[in-house]
Amino acid sequence: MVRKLIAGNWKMNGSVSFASELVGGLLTRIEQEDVSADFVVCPPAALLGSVLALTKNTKLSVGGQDCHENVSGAHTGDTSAELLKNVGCQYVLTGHSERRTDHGESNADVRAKSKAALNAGLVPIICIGETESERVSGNTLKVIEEQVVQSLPDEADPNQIVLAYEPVWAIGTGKTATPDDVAEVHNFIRGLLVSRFGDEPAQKINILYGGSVKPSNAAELLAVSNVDGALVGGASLKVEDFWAIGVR
Ligand SMILES: O=C(CO)COP(=O)(O)O
Repeated sequence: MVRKLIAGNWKMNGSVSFASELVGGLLTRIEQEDVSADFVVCPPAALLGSVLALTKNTKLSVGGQDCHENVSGAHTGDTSAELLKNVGCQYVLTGHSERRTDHGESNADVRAKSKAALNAGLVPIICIGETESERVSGNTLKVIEEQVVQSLPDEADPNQIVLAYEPVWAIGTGKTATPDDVAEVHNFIRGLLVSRFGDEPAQKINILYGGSVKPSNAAELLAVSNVDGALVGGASLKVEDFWAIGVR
């Protein structure tokens, strides 16, 4: 079993003062407790500088929320994986369902971005998950298989990738998948990874669950087999809640 990873996706939230308060609160706790999970925060791009300055030489890691597939160039408004690495990030989210929806990102785009992340020395947290209609029509595992097969780049190294299963209908809705549903999909994803990388390497890959994770349901979800952490949205914006999800 791998060490659990608790990632906070701030999405388009926060400010300089918010970042300083939240990160300050997390650092105080990380320094005082013997923590059995790794924590990472993914602030919006404009706050990366502030957060990276606060987390320098600490145990709190930082990730971007997206990266461009190219190293540099004429791509106004985008950020390359190389630059994220250069400023001090260790992770980057790729293929979050909000990027897939808001920016029309396909599995091929996610694959290219994840490849760029790996080339830059970042760990891509590759997000996958079915929509409500895909679940209702019984296509969950088919969609997950397509996303895993098509979003993972050929150069994916099992020591350097994280997967995050986020059912789209559970994001920001307060609805969570049942432990049985989560177990079914996480076991299925592990099976796909075993076929691709072999048993031992595949066991090293953290598979996170995301979608309305909060302190009241975290223990149950994190106890499910093959759930190696959480990708947290709303509850990652409150120090006590984010901390309580990862530390028990
Ligand atoms: O999208 C998510 C994390 O990436 C989940 O968001 P919520 O925890 O707010 O449902």
